Amino acid sequence: MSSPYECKWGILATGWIAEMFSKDLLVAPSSRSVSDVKHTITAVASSTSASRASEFLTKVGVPANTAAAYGSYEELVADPNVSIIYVATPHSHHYENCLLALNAGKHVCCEKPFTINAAQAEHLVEVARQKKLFLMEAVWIRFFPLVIELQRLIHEEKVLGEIRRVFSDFGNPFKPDPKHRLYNPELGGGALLDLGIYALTWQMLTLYQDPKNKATAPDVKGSIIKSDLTGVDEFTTILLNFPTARTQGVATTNMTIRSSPHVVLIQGTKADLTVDWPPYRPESFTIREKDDDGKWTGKEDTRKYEIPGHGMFWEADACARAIRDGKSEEERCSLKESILTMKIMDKVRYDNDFRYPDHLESTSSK
Ligand SMILES: NC(=O)C1=CN([C@@H]2O[C@H](COP(=O)(O)OP(=O)(O)OC[C@H]3O[C@@H](n4cnc5c(N)ncnc54)[C@H](OP(=O)(O)O)[C@@H]3O)[C@@H](O)[C@H]2O)C=CC1
Ligand SMILES: O=C1OC[C@@H](O)[C@H](O)[C@H]1O
Repeated sequence: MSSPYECKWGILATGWIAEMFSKDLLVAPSSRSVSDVKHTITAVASSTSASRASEFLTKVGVPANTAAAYGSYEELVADPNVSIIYVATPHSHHYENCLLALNAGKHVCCEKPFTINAAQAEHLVEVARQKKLFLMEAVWIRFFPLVIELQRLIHEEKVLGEIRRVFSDFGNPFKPDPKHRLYNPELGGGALLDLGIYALTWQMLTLYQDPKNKATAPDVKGSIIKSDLTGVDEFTTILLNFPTARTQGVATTNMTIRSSPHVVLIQGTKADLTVDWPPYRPESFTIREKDDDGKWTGKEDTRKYEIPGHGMFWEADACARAIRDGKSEEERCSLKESILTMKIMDKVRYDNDFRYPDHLESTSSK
């Protein structure tokens, strides 16, 4: 048996998700039956200080003296020991940080949302293609075994019959605080970009990727209620009509109240499928059968999927394999779908007169 491909990660930022992701990189691949790739954290950078980067390495459990700790992102992307940069800064900084890494010749895996708007995402893709580098938005749920199996069941096995309608929601209460990244427009705050992107991803995974849809972009209408504290979107509802498949989706998000226990409802002619909370880290779903008259038969099938860690290693494995194989993108999390998702969010925001400060919406490389 050949030895596993080693993917060398540089972690850009030391906040909450950087910690979760880094801890997952250190989980033994064998615990998820993976043997073809492995992960090493070779460097981390904090824009605050090198000592914060150093403390981060200790906190996540990186073996002593195996990784460099930098006090600037510039030093991190210049490190020849790093192959791929994981960008874990607030939304406002993704575009700038990804450009920094790509321009230094590094592959990139960037936290969701990819950027502030679609124009920035398109620019990143252009730069990555020019430089022949791998680039991916870290939409981690796309790589969950639960999601892969759910898609096989509904799109290949067609256990729901014809899919007609999908409701998806991600709501979670956050204390209104103008400085918090969810409320602060300067950090790309608001429910849509942070939480709503999951509700939209479920629409992409189910209705957009339904073979009957033939990859047709949906017609989109949205409605927003803005925070009276900072003006970011506090509630957003998106209606998606898929004209080719003649199906309809409703994606909702808000940052004042938690979703109901069923966060996704996929309605088909033969059965419905509900995914249980949380929409960003799903562990179970239930299929409820209908008879030929569309009435419930009472037959239910619940499937549970254990996650041996936080669950971010599956996307990391996909990045490693793509880099090993010389690919510029990962098909389960394609750049085309990331750009389309950003375009949908742009339309909803701009139609509702919600723009971030000009310097955040800009595509000029800083
Ligand atoms: N996939 C998932 O499940 C999740 C994804 N996310 C995504 O990850 C990103 C980061 O979120 P999260 O980790 O919760 O955020 P945190 O606020 O916990 O961390 C962000 C980090 O970014 C760095 N940073 C650089 N510039 C700034 C700035 N001006 N203000 C604040 N921080 C800055 C800081 O690290 P340093 O000082 O070291 O440079 C900071 O610790 C977001 O894009 C979010 O959408 C978040 C949570 C879950
Ligand atoms: O990606 C995320 O998922 C979990 C949420 O609580 C968090 O705010 C968001 O960034």
